[in-house]
Amino acid sequence: MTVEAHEETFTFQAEVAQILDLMAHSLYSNKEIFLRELISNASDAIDRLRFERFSRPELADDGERLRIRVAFDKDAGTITIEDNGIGMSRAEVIENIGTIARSGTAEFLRALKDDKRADTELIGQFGVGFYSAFVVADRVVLTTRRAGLPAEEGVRWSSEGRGEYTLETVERPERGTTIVLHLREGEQELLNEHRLRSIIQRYSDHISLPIVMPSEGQGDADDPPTVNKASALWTRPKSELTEQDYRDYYRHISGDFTDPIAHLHAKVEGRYEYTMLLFVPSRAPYDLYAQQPRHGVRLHVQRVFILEDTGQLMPSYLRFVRGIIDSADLPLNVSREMLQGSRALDHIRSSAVKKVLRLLKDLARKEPEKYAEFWGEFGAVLKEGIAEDYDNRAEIAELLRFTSTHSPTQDADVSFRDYVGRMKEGQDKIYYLLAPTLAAATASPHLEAFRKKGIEVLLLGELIDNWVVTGLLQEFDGKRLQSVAQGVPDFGDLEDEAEKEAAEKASADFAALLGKLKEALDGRAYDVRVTSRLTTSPACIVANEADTDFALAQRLRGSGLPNQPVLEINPTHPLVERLNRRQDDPRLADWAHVLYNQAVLTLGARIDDPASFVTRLNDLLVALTEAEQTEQAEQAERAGGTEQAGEAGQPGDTERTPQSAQSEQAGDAG
Ligand SMILES: Nc1ncnc2c1ncn2[C@@H]1O[C@H](COP(=O)(O)OP(=O)(O)OP(=O)(O)O)[C@@H](O)[C@H]1O
Repeated sequence: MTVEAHEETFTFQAEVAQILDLMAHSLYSNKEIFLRELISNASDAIDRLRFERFSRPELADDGERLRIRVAFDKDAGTITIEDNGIGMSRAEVIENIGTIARSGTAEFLRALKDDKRADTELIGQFGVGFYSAFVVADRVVLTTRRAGLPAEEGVRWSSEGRGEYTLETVERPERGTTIVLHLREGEQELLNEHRLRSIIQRYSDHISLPIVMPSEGQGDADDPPTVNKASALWTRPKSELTEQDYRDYYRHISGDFTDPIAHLHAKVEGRYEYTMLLFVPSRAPYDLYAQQPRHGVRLHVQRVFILEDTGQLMPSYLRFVRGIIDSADLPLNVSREMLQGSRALDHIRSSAVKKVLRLLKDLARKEPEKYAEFWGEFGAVLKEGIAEDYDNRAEIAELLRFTSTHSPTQDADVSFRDYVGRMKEGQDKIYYLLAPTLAAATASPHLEAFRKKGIEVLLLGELIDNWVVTGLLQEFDGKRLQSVAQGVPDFGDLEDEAEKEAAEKASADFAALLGKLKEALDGRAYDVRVTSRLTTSPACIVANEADTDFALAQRLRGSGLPNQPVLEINPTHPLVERLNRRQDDPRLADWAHVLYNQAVLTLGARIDDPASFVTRLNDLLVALTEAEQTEQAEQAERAGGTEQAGEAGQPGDTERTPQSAQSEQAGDAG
């Protein structure tokens, strides 16, 4: 029976057309990867058929050997890739191959733009593999029929890779998909048995299904020979596998063209039997922070692909791990729903997580440079584990890296373990500073006294760091984590008697000023107090002890301040000393606001009324200038001669520091 050809022409969506154009004109390196991509799709299609068979008896095994077939025809100038997998319906062809740009399309185009190499290597990562056919072909014809549909519902898709494609209903007795590539002028060298065989072996050896290829001129009369190894890589003994085998397999499942940074291959026997082959990539995928990032571990049952992970196999904080887990204990017809609460799966997942954490720990110990690379890509994601994975919190904490006041660069290279190992004698806390950015943390006045005393402080500049601190319940290895921007600084045994006495005396000496400043700030500051944490800055803001630092950092990203901001002033700073001497200064309120607002700014926070801050600051500067002019005039008058007046015209005497000179002049400004 023939079917009525029902041919329609469709236009590609703009982004798809753009990709096709790029494929045809710009991508030159490694052209042969088109075969890897099409074979990979064929292999996925057969996996999906096997999986659907469990739930759809009408698709039951008909005894036909599942395989991928590659053939070429020198005279016609074509290469054919065929599979007897799940196939596609008309609607699926429209959705998958053409009209609608798939989710990775836009990212692919962006990546190509960023990556000047315009590399075919990028194709696999973005789910646009099919289009790579147009790197070597100027016409592609795909004929397919979905398993379970009648023969007359076959579909033929055909395109020259320009703006449009045609779709036609055809009769196709066998299920599955056939793709015929009409090679471009100049690509004829691919029409060679030896060449195709070596491409398949190079890129697709690990495909667990047989890839068959008839010898030249032989057709399919005889059973065509299998070109690849055709056994699931993870079932083979480790001793037989080379690093290259693992790398190729990683590329196959991840689409990533860079080599993985580490992998683990383990066969576990005992109460449950399973094999895992897991990889840690060296580069973050484009969707690592997407709303629904891909999880990269596939579940197999007795070597049959069952499903892609949506969080059952790897927790979210390890979503960058790629690989497969093959269980011998789950039923072949297992569904996503059945996996929830499956004891076997719980066991496998927990063991896989522990193994990955151990792999990372070993990497950190044995290859710190590689670990630093890993940390740069995935550190922020791994930190999520502190909040997400209660059971493994201690192990994850060991893997974290931070920048600290002891770090020579801005690189995060300090672990909690390093920190604890070099704590000063008498130090019993791990000090940290949360700030909106690393730059804000590095320059923060809160660090001044710690720097002076040589006490290391961890600088936490990422949003997720709030969770790390609270998730660790303020403790690592029995040492309390203490924010340097909260409460009264407690240096414990690191403060000597003289310092303690000085602090007490300052509190008493400044008591009256503190009250006045607080009043002038009119409720803006929850409290005003004297501090010993500052050495060079006049003031800073900290969160009250009862407030949480977590809230502080969160708010820093919004409008800015903790709920209970405390203004702390440095009693040894010339400006503060002068204010204490001249508490009757009519501009005391201006000084209070300027001190407060500059402290707000150093937090990286916003000030409520920037215009009034600037006015107050300028008023003080003007007063200061006027006072300086008056002083110069008076000096000139006193000296009474041109010569002396000239000398007096040079401000500041040589023994005064610029800062003290400024403060004295400021003093006169009042
Ligand atoms: N041989 C095939 N049989 C059945 N469906 C196919 C076949 N080839 C492609 N498809 C369908 O077309 C879709 C698009 O394929 P394409 O290679 O562009 O991306 P992908 O395979 O989804 O992503 P990736 O390349 O990252 O695996 C596939 O997801 C699949 O649904």
